[in-house]
Amino acid sequence: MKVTVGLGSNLGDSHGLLKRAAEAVLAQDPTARFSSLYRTAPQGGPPQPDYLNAVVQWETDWDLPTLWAFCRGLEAEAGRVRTVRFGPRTLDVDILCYGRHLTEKPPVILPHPRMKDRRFVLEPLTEIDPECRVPPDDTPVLTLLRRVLNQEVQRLPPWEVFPRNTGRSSNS
Ligand SMILES: Nc1ncnc2c1ncn2[C@@H]1O[C@H](COP(=O)(O)OP(=O)(O)OP(=O)(O)O)[C@@H](O)[C@H]1O
Ligand SMILES: Nc1nc2c(c(=O)[nH]1)N=C(CO)CN2
Repeated sequence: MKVTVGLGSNLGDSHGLLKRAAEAVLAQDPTARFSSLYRTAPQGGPPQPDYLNAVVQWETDWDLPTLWAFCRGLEAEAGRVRTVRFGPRTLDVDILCYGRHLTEKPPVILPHPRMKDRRFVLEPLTEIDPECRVPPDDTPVLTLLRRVLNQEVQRLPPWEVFPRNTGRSSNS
């Protein structure tokens, strides 16, 4: 099953926290594909610092509860404390898609209910999987991205942790 996960951080050592999360994903699948890091303007919530965001895809045979527990574990390791909704956080790990699986049953809604409105998700996703179509109606990610180009994101230079594993060109 192909899984797509969004990573975000705007509290603490965001770069280091994302790097550690990325290493945990790579320990599961050394061929995991990572987008670049993006510096992104906060969407919603109280006034807060810019985020660093990225998207990663990998193949897994985990069931959804196991993937969910893994993602929650990454947040816990980063010392995530839940306070304000959409507020600043050390690490946010959102399951965006789990194959073409659809569910509205908590704790995981799939596809992620807000991914289609978020350039900080769609732009890195386009970078690693430009042919991606988002269920349930299979809208091309590029179509979704075109609708949110007013949101501010800035692609950063390749992460030094993944010199051979950043972006599409090194994985296609
Ligand atoms: N696909 C999903 N991935 C991650 N969390 C999800 C998903 N669908 C629903 N949730 C639920 O969202 C709840 C709130 O998560 P969290 O505190 O990370 O929200 P948030 O980061 O403020 O907002 P957002 O979910 O929009 O990124 C979680 O407890 C979880 O049950
Ligand atoms: N730019 C940006 N904005 C956000 C983000 C995020 O990861 N990046 N996450 C949020 C809640 O999940 C709310 N707003």
